[in-house]
Amino acid sequence: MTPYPPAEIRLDAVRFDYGDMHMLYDTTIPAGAITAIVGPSGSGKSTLLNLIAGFEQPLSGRVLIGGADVTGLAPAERPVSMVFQENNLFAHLTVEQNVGLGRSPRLKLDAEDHAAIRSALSRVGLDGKEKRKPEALSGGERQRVAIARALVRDKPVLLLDEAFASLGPAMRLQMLDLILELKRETGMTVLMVTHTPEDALYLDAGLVFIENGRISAQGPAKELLAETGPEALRRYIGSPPSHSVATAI
Ligand SMILES: Nc1ncnc2c1ncn2[C@@H]1O[C@H](COP(=O)(O)OP(=O)(O)OP(=O)(O)O)[C@@H](O)[C@H]1O
Repeated sequence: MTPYPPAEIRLDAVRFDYGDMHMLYDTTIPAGAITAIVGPSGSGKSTLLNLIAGFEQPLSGRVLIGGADVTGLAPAERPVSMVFQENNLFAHLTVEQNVGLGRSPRLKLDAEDHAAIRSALSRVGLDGKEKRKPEALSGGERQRVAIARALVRDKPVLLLDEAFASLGPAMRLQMLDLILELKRETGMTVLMVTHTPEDALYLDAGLVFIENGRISAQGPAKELLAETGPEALRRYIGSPPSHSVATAI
């Protein structure tokens, strides 16, 4: 895969409300790195991703990706792919068609598209399963199809919203390794919501800690998750996370 141009994500005083839940994000997510978002349930993690992807529009403020103002652009026009925890696939379409949607929403695919689809499916270890329907796949395989669809979109920013939360420990590790490889090969910017802070240590990622619609801490995961890290983050985690995901599972 060819390297992407650096895509820093900047949220410039972005405000968003859900009823009496007021969110305000002002931060820079570095280009070509993996950043994990952690925080209590309902604190605004998914909303942050949705604002970047364009599924939600800020009340005020700007979203910039790679220096370009994307506020107001539709999700399809942004240089972003997003993978959700579940329901990423259409049940009536085959694996290759589900991936093909990443190239063409109406599945008008040419030879180059088919080559990209084959290559992405091979990349995520799904050779030979192209003609299956999602019902004939395991949960991990379905998430790999979703990752393959993100790959054929060929966008420099990958947003993962608890994408691996429903997977078993071994499959989760494989997925984290795949994300690491992709980041190294392409320089893509990865922003992932996770309820497993150990993932951020395993990936040597940056960490964003969200509380009540605000970013209350941001920095290298290994610093923030150390015993000297912020008190609120330690309270949220409960006990110090292991420095190796493999020993934590
Ligand atoms: N469509 C919606 N309509 C109204 N309120 C919503 C909507 N979506 C989210 N909220 C509220 O906005 C707040 C932030 O939600 P969000 O999904 O971003 O939190 P989260 O940190 O991702 O939570 P979780 O870890 O439980 O997935 C929550 O209080 C939630 O109840």
